[in-house]
Amino acid sequence: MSQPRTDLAPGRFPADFTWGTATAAYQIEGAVREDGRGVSIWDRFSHTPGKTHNGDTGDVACDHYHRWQGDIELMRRLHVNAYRFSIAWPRILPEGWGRVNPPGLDFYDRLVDGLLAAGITPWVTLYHWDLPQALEDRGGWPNPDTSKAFAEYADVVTRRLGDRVKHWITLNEPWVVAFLGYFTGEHAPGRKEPESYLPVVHNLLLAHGLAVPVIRENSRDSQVGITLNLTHAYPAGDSAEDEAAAKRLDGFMNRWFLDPLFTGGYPRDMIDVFGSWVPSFDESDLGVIGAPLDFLGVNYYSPSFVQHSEGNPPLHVEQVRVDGEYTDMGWLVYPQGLYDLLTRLHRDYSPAAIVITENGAAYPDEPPVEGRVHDPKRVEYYASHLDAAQRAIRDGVPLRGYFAWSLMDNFEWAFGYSKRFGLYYVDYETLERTIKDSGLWYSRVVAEGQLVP
Ligand SMILES: OC[C@H]1NNC[C@@H](O)[C@@H]1O
Ligand SMILES: [Ca+2]
Repeated sequence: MSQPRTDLAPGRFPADFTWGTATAAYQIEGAVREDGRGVSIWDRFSHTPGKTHNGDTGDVACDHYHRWQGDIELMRRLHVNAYRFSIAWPRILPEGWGRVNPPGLDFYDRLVDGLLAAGITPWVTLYHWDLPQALEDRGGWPNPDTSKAFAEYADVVTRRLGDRVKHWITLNEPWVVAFLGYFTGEHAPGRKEPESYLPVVHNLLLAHGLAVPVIRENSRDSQVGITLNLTHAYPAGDSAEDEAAAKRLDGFMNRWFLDPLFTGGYPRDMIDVFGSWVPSFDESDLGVIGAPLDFLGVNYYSPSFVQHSEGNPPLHVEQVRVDGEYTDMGWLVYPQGLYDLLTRLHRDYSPAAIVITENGAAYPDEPPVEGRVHDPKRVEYYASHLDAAQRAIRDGVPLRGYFAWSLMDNFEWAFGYSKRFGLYYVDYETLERTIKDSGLWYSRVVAEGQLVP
């Protein structure tokens, strides 16, 4: 069990803490038709009129595919010792399975070697939403064959990179993939099929579980985990109804994923809430899904304040907008939510380790003036959330690392390029990267291993 770190002075992090920054393939790479890359559901979706802000697509994005060496220099300037990125499944298996595309593997091979040469540890996310369109055409995530195809993809990638990459994240945010992709249709593939939501969740978790042993076989002595977007649900009022509503939202957003991954099955109370939506599946699936993990990746941005609702079946909850600071995404700035989430995870699920695989904020940054981008609100967001993380470590949470989202401004999905999360500002005309004040600040925190003014 992890012990309280009362030896740590306020604001100071453990000497062996992983300090990183994070990105994802479709959001930064561009070069969508280069070197044999296949089509992904995000290529199809972003090119569908009306789906993304301004009709923005990832066709060019930050052109990281051609600028990756310079981007490694940006990371070195931040002094980070780790970098979390995702591999584009369609670069590796253009049809989703079967035929391997060697130039796709070669790109990531060179990137990994470049990172290692720079003293930066690669953390690889296998799935960050860019499903090959060919698999979507065969049913997509509602089709359990997709889970098997994912394990095949994991095998191809880890056979090639598993000797040098020792930190693997199977999926990024399965809740977002399933709920926005197949329930609301806000994300690719843009399907509005409520009855598909829980089967998609199940097949994503199954994909994860099938991939874990494959990764361990091909990448000996590696750390394997999954990244979940998690919130902390607070009752908006002190009524029993609001308490129960917060518990249902917690079940919907958090426990429906954490329980099968860490406790062997879906949460009973939510099975009753979801009723006929719960798919039938082989009990043996739960043993696959519950494969032991070395860490839990947590993406935290904001908490939820929840009240009971007579409407909105079957959850009967609604989120309440409380007073406070909000980011450009309309997300409440509430660092105590990170502390409460981390301590809850440690108490209720006791993962071997926790890694914050994403935390950060979007603000409407102005273009650089004399090479500077002043983003005091983003500095404040990072400072307050890192302070919350440090307090959690002091209180015994086995938090081993932190990845700032994001290295640079990039394609923010349906918001296109209208939301800027980067520690570096990207001019989308010239693709020039300019470090923001938050990047300068973060580089000092990382170099000193403690919060700085
Ligand atoms: O919305 C900010 C980030 N959230 N998690 C997944 C990432 O792909 C997003 O850019
Ligand atoms: Ca092998």
